[in-house]
Amino acid sequence: MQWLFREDRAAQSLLNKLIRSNLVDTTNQVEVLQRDPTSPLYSVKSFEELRLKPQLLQGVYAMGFNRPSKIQENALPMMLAEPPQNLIAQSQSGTGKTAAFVLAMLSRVEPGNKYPQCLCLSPTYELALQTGKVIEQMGNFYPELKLAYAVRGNKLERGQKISEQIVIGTPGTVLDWCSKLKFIDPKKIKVFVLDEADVMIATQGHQDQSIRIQRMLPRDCQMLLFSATFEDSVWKFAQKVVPDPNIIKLKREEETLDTIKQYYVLCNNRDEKFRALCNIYGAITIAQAMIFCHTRKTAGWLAAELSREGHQVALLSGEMMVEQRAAVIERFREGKEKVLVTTNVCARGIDVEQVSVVINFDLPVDKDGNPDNETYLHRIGRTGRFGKRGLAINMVDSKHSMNILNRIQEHFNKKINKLDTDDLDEIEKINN
Ligand SMILES: Nc1ncnc2c1ncn2[C@@H]1O[C@H](COP(=O)(O)OP(=O)(O)OP(=O)(O)O)[C@@H](O)[C@H]1O
Repeated sequence: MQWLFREDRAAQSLLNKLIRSNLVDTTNQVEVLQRDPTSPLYSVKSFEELRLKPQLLQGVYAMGFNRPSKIQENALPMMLAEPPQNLIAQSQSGTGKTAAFVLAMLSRVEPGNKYPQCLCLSPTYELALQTGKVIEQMGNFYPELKLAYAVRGNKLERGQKISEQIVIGTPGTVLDWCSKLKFIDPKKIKVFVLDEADVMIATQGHQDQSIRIQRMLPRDCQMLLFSATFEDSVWKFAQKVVPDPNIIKLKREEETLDTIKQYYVLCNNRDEKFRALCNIYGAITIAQAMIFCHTRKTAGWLAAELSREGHQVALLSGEMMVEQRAAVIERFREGKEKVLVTTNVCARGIDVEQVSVVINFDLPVDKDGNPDNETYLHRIGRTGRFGKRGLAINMVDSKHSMNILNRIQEHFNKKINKLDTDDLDEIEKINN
């Protein structure tokens, strides 16, 4: 993950939000570490148990939420407890973190007080807008509650004071609004949320700005930090900005290669790889496939060649705007195209359940040219989801890439069989 550029992390996160239509369901257990281990630990199975204000409960149901997600079950009672408690929570993207802290902010606000009481930091302008949308939706039946966006371009007159009760923004602008411009009185903030902490610290300057903002807040302000991942650096940052925290972790669903048939095809060059790919397509019925290339250039070339052969191809490429990428993925999901050609950077973390075949047109390597096992698992692990059998085909075109493949086999202790794409009978067999 480290080699991803920081813009990619923010873009990836936004992309996931734009294309996500449901909660990511997980069967994994939640790990809870309480600040005070003697206090009773409780979780809720329904939103009613939380005794939310009726307007909020209405908002929650209007969004189609029937019951709390796994992370919400544990996080919500902690966040809503009296006196307020601090929380550091980690769970994979799509598990309901945003909805959880939005509910916490909305519950704590006193709408009669016309000044900012909740402050939420997002790593980018776009992510701030996305979270803002959730606040607006959930607060839909709470008309007296207002939201301000502290993001670039949102210019206020000097000397002005903000009357909105919730402020969401990026660290730079929020810092200016709290200190230099004094639009916000940080001493009146009751809830401070740091969203997407992992993306935040990957962005230059954000970490320091967040810490400076946090220092201006009152001691009894409730601090909440959320992250999809918990590398050491995130963890260190989290501890710096959230004193005496409760901690909740939800492990990612383990991906496995057990239900996936893996093959490799030996070729001499790019054109041969393309021919082999066409042979595979000629021999087996593929519902939908994702094809990964190492560079944008190869991805573009391959998409054009496949279209020329009559395939309906979608191309997901790095130079596209995030919204364009989301549109491409949406179309692919709907089955409008059967093949999605992409580079890794674009497609990391994107789930398309109906993909039955993954083709590594180029094997995944890190920036030093070593096998990127994590990405390999991520790419093809998806095909075997939900007990369905999947098929992964790796294209090998040099001694070097054979070496990479061998190291991948060793890493997973799994044999990847050779496939002869000139032998159509053999290809047919792999699909059964
Ligand atoms: N209790 C719930 N019941 C049904 N759907 C929910 C529930 N909570 C959240 N969702 C929906 O699930 C999706 C993912 O939720 P959310 O955006 O809160 O996840 P997240 O963990 O914050 O993801 P990210 O890490 O990307 O911010 C959203 O479409 C949201 O509306």
